[in-house]
Amino acid sequence: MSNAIELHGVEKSFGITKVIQNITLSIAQGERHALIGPNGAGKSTTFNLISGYMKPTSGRILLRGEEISGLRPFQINRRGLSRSFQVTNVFANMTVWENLRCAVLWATGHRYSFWKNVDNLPEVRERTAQVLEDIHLTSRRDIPAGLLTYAEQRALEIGITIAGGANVILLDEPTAGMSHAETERAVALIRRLTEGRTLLIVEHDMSVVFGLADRISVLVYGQVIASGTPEEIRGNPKVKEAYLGEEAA
Ligand SMILES: Nc1ncnc2c1ncn2[C@@H]1O[C@H](COP(=O)(O)OP(=O)(O)OP(=O)(O)O)[C@@H](O)[C@H]1O
Repeated sequence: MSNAIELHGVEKSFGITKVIQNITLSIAQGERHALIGPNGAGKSTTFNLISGYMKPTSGRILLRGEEISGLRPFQINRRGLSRSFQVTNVFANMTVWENLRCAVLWATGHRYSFWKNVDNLPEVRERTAQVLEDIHLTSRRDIPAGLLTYAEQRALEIGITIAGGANVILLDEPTAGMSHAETERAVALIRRLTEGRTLLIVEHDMSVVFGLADRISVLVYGQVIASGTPEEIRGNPKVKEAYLGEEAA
């Protein structure tokens, strides 16, 4: 079975600054993989490269064995990869239901038929209701997304990300700005919703990373300095020196 994601010698430069330097990385299907590292290490850039929002300067990116480097985001999405963004990205004036339905419509190829009464499409209605239930927002379905609590908005965003049934999910700092209790609930939600899928997550909260990830890669100055199980990463002297310090000891 091919890996879910593979990066081979990927580099990205902005002008003369090389922010991603020769990254080679494999993420197995069904794995929950965390990408960690200090601010400015290149984590979001790596997400942008994998999801097609940026093109690599050199190197190859494969999604389940097929080369995707240079494809546009919607083409990569069509091949089964969906991502969330660091900044909350929901439509504030649309209801929770409409936000999810929009994501389902897009994923089911109905995006050019907005003149139809989309609520009459049973597969769209059922899938939207299912995702709504999965993210525990059924009781909030008819309120504008902008009126949800911050944690609920992030849950909605995860719902939008998984709505199309993608197999490979990228989440960029999904618990940023949450309280401890909200973070715990978000981790449980992410664990449940990514069951049987591949997850790549960028996250600064080490309790989230070590509680969720099967494997972790550490990015420093645009280079992967270590990749391994949580135990291996925790015990890696290079990682401790460059990033985790005594936090993980
Ligand atoms: N479009 C761009 N043009 C020029 N430089 C950029 C661009 N995007 C990112 N960079 C630079 O690339 C480097 C890596 O940024 P990136 O946002 O990927 O880091 P990060 O690890 O996600 O950081 P954080 O944890 O703070 O989100 C930084 O030095 C940043 O300033």
